[in-house]
Amino acid sequence: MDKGKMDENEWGYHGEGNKSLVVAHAQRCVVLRFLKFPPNRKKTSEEIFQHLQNIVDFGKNVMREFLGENYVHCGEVVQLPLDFVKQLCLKVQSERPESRCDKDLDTLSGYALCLPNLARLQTYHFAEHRPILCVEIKPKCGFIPFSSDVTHEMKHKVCRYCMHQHLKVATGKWKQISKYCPLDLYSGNKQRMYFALKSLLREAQNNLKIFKNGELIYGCKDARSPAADWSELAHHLKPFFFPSNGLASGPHCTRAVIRELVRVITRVLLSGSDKGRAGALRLGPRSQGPCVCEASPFGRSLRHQGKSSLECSGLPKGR
Ligand SMILES: O=P(O)(O)O[C@@H]1[C@@H](OP(=O)(O)O)[C@H](OP(=O)(O)O)[C@H](O)[C@H](OP(=O)(O)O)[C@H]1OP(=O)(O)O
Ligand SMILES: Nc1ncnc2c1ncn2[C@@H]1O[C@H](COP(=O)(O)OP(=O)(O)OP(=O)(O)O)[C@@H](O)[C@H]1O
Repeated sequence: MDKGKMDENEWGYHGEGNKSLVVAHAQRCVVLRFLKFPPNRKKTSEEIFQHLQNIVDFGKNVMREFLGENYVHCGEVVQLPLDFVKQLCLKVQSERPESRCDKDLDTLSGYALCLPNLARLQTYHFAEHRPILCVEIKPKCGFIPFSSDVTHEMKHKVCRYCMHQHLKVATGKWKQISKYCPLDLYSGNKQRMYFALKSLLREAQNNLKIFKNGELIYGCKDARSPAADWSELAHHLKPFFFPSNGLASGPHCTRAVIRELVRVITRVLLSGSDKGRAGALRLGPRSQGPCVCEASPFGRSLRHQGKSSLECSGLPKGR
């Protein structure tokens, strides 16, 4: 990247969380990740540089150790012209969800993280002519603590995500409680994973986004955004799953596409093809806490369907 010739018109808003805002280059597969702060929070340029450098070092020294280097992109800290950052900040402001505007992008230090754009990452050469699909899942914490230091009885039965759902709906962060539970997604059991992914698709909140060629085609910016639409998603995905069935449409087709999508994601999450540490971790020692969250509606849904037990997943019991 030629930092001397930065043009804000070549960059567009990509997304943001609680701590950073990300812009993507229109042509090249790179993003810039800027830190954001509440107004009046004064940070020196040196502090900002150090904060970003810590993120890079954490990726290199901790995340890579756990997940293997093929799965962690640490990025690098770059220094950008202040004029470019200020113009960019003005340019993206109108695209930011209202609920995120309590913090401002740092336009004073000129530092940002430069990373590959994972929503457009080309991993297989043979697929060059095909659209690139990216599924982003923020799965959240997938265990229930067993430590006796946790004294509230409920915290030994219900996971943090499911408890927070009630808080989030009560405070208006989201409109509806999600049926997703991280323990179901991490269970390794196909039925539970299928239920978790379908629930994520029903109520994406900030836990699921789907991109096609770097463009967000499914997701939710905040409680004020319109509900994400399955038929629109199915329209985007149909050519992937049913390339020769050009004419079929309607609710039946939508359901078939969504089913296929959930199947593919489940298969990818369960695939043992990675030889890195991620695979090794999966076979690591069993966690000691409960492996089912009492708030997950999965059990109830099985009973509703008249089934009393899970089909065998082929994985060790309790995982
Ligand atoms: O506390 P949680 O579980 O609600 O997680 C926060 C996230 O909220 P979520 O529940 O995913 O909507 C929250 O997510 P959002 O930015 O709101 O999408 C942040 O990830 C926050 O981390 P940090 O304070 O920015 O480092 C997260 O806070 P920490 O868990 O890192 O303290
Ligand atoms: N390297 C990347 N490639 C493509 N998209 C990215 C990349 N990094 C971040 N994003 C997008 O930008 C969004 C915000 O980034 P991120 O989640 O890192 O923000 P954050 O504020 O640091 O997180 P948190 O919400 O946990 O505080 C992500 O949800 C993702 O869609």
